[in-house]
Amino acid sequence: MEEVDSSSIRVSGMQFAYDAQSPLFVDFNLKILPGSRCLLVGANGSGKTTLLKILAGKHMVGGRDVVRVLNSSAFHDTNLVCNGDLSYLGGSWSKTIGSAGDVPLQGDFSAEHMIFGVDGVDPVRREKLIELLDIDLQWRMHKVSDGQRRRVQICMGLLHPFQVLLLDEITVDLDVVARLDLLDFFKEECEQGDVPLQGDFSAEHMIFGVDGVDPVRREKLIELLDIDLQWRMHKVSDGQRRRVQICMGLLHPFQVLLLDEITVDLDVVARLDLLDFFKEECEQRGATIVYATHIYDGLETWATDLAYIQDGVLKRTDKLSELGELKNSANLLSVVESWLRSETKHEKKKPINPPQIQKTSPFDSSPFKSSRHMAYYR
Ligand SMILES: Nc1ncnc2c1ncn2[C@@H]1O[C@H](COP(=O)(O)OP(=O)(O)OP(=O)(O)O)[C@@H](O)[C@H]1O
Repeated sequence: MEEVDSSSIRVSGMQFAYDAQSPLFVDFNLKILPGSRCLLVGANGSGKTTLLKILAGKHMVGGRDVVRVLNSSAFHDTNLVCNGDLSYLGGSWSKTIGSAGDVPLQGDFSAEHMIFGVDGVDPVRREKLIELLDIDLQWRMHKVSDGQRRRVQICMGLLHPFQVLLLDEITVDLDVVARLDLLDFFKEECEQGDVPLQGDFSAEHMIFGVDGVDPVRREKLIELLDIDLQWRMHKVSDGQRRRVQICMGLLHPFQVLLLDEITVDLDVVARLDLLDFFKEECEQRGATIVYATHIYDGLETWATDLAYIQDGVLKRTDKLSELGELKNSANLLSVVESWLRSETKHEKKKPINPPQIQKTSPFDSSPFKSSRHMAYYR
C-alpha cells in the first residue's frame, strides 16, 4: 500500500546518472508543499533541468517511492500527465519539425488529428512513416501507452524531410523492432540527402486541437498571451511560438507545473502577465509551481520558496519571506550571485567509487546514442 503524503512533490533518496562514472544526484531529497511557487536556482549544469525532467516523469529513477508527484510515481503513473494534473513547460520549440522531441502530446487527440494536422506533407512519406511506426490512426493520445505516444511524436517529427535531425533519447519507449526499423529509416534518409521543408500549422489548429478544455480558460490564455490564431507556426518569431507552446501547456488546470526557463523569449509585459496568472492559479486552486530560471526580475515578491542546487546537491531551501539576505534590501539577483560566486572549482564533485546507478535507458551503450555527438541548442 502506497504511503499518502501531504506534499505535492516529494523526492526521497534519489540517485541519477547520465554517466555511471559521475552521478549527478546521489541521495537527493526534496519536499514541496501545495500552493508553493518554488524557484530552482543554481549555476549552469547544476542539475535544474534534469531535476524538472525527472519530476515530469521523463526519466525513470529508482522505484515508485523515490519521486512522488501528487502522491503518484512521476515516471510510472502516466495519468498524471495525460489528465493534465502535471504539466511541464520547457526545452526548445524548434522551428524545424526535424527536431523530434517537443511536440506536446497531452489531452484527448486522435493520432490522426495529430498526424494529419501537419500541413504540406508528402502523403507517400506520411503513409510510409505510419506503416513503419505501426500507428493506428484511431489511437486516443490520452489512452495509449508511452511507446505508442512516442511513435506518434516521432512520426510527426519526421513528416517533413529533415536536413538536420536532433534526437534526444527518443527510442527509449520503443520496442526493439520499431527501434531497428527507425534506425534503418534514418540511415536511408541520411544517404538520400533530402531537401528540407518546414511544418505549417496554424496557432488555432494547435490550440483548438487539445480536447476537453474549458473554453473560458482557453480564451483567457489566448488573450493573456496575445496570440493571433491565424499565426502560421513556421513563420512566427521565437517569442510568438513560445506563447503558443505555453498556452497549450496551460490549457488544462494543472495541479503541479514545472517551468524551465520558459519566459526567456517573452517580452516584459507577457512575462509579467504570465507570472501574475501563475500566482493566481496557486492562490486560488492551491496549485504548485517549480520554476528554474536565471532571470530574477520581479520574482522576489512572486516566489514563496527557493531551492538552491549546486552540482546536483540541494544546498539550501528557504522561504523567501524568511531569507535573511533579502531582508537587508538586497535583490534576489545579488543574493543568488553571491551564492554562485562562492562556489569554487575545487568544490565540484569528484566522486570516488561512485555507486552503481541504474542507467537511464536500456540503449545507453547503443550506436544510436552516438547521434548525440551533434550539437543541441536549447
Ligand atoms: N542528456 C544528457 N546526457 C548527459 N549529460 C547530461 C545530459 N543532460 C544534462 N547533462 C549533464 O548533467 C548536468 C546537469 O545538466 P542540467 O541541464 O540539468 O543543468 P541545469 O542546471 O539545468 O543547467 P542550465 O542552467 O545551464 O540550464 C550537466 O553537467 C550536463 O552536462
